[in-house]
Amino acid sequence: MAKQYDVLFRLLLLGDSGVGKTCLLCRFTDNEFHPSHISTIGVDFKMKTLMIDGVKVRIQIWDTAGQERYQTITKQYYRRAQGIFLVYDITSERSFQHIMKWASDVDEYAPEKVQKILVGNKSDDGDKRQVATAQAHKVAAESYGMDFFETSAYNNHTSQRLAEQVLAANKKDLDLLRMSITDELDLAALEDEEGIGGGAAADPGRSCWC
Ligand SMILES: Nc1nc2c(ncn2[C@@H]2O[C@H](COP(=O)(O)OP(=O)(O)OP(=O)(O)O)[C@@H](O)[C@H]2O)c(=O)[nH]1
Repeated sequence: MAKQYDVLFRLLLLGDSGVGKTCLLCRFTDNEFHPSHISTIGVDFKMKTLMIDGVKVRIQIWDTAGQERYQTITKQYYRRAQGIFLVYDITSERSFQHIMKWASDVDEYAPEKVQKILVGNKSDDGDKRQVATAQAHKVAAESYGMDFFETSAYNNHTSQRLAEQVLAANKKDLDLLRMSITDELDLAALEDEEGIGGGAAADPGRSCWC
């Protein structure tokens, strides 16, 4: 049976209720947008598999409830993440101010080397903007040392951007994995030629940074 994936990335979406975490997830995995706000209860997740330079990358994204009352549950998911998207709504100054609290929770509960990315969602709604792009850029770089980008789950700029950020952040690990897969294939070919190993290609196995 074909291997389902070579590498698994576990990502987490955090941020206030209503900033658009579920919509970002639906856009990323199913290319859909839901105009209504149905608050997430606890946590939910979806997966997407991408083929990148010969590596089958499975991205598992966990969507967390922004509501305060679920935070005891959601914090339990921080420690298994390789990447965390801290999401605010560009039309809500309040959601941006709360990033400070989300970031401090991440520092407390997530692994030290987790990749953190600040995301300003609803960029399609520029008329109602309350958070300037330059301001968010500055705060991301100077206060949190995070990458930053603006996006819109509504107008479909999300998928590509999320994937690019994740892959860029994990490029070193991906490169290593790609090299090890190539090495193992080379070794299998050599074994074939030398009559060792009964002609079966080595199974490169499954790598997971969890
Ligand atoms: N204009 C616009 N509206 C958006 C965008 N993303 C989400 N919304 C709307 O914002 C509302 C909240 O979106 P959700 O994705 O449910 O928010 P959430 O962050 O998951 O909320 P909780 O589950 O309560 O934490 C919905 O009415 C969405 O349609 C966007 O990019 N642009």
